Amino acid sequence: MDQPKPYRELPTRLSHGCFGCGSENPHGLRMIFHTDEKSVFSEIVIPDHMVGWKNFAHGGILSTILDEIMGWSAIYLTKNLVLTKSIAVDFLRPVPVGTTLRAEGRISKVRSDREVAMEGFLLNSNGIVHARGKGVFALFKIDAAMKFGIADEKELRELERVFNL
Ligand SMILES: CCCCC/C=C\C/C=C\C/C=C\C/C=C\CCCC(=O)SCCNC(=O)CCNC(=O)[C@H](O)C(C)(C)COP(=O)(O)OP(=O)(O)OC[C@H]1O[C@@H](n2cnc3c(N)ncnc32)[C@H](O)[C@@H]1OP(=O)(O)O
Repeated sequence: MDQPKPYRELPTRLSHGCFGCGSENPHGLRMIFHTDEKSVFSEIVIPDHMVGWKNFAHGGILSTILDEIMGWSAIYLTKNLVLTKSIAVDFLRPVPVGTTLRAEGRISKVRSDREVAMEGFLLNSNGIVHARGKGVFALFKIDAAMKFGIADEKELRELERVFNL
């Protein structure tokens, strides 16, 4: 008999144009996320058109992936909406385009009810870390997010519902 999977997909397939995770952005990364409740992770193949010069992925794309995985990890694990305040990335090994990678994000430290420090990793299929990131994310309750006007009320209510924010 099949064992139940010890992880589940995050309900992030909402229709929007985010470069990192939007299903409506044909030029984006279209990342899909899973969680084991302690971390959030995503399998991704960087397409050829996101190459740096040739063969290897552009560092800006790697930074985007780390921002995205840390951002969704922060949303899911802290139950807040987020804006990235800062990120720092260490590029440890070149990342070939067209290979399967795993991005992982987790909480480093909840600094207050308005700020969390996160860390993110980009690994190859053998578990070798090719890039790692640290990020600080501002945390927003729904009402505060509404005031900032980044998403409309309908979208924010949808996020509130699917993520139990
Ligand atoms: C805003 C809510 C976010 C809504 C997001 C909605 C949908 C998104 C859903 C999902 C996101 C998807 C994926 C996540 C994955 C990937 C991450 C990618 C994310 C990004 O790619 S994101 C783009 C890059 N990143 C930015 O674009 C940030 C630009 N940077 C700023 O926008 C500011 O730097 C800020 C706001 C961080 C700090 O601003 P600051 O330093 O000026 O703050 P300060 O303390 O001076 O406060 C001034 C007034 O803001 C209020 N305030 C401040 N912080 C608050 C908090 N946490 N909660 C409630 N209220 C807050 C105070 O109460 C005061 O209000 P008042 O004036 O009324 O007193």
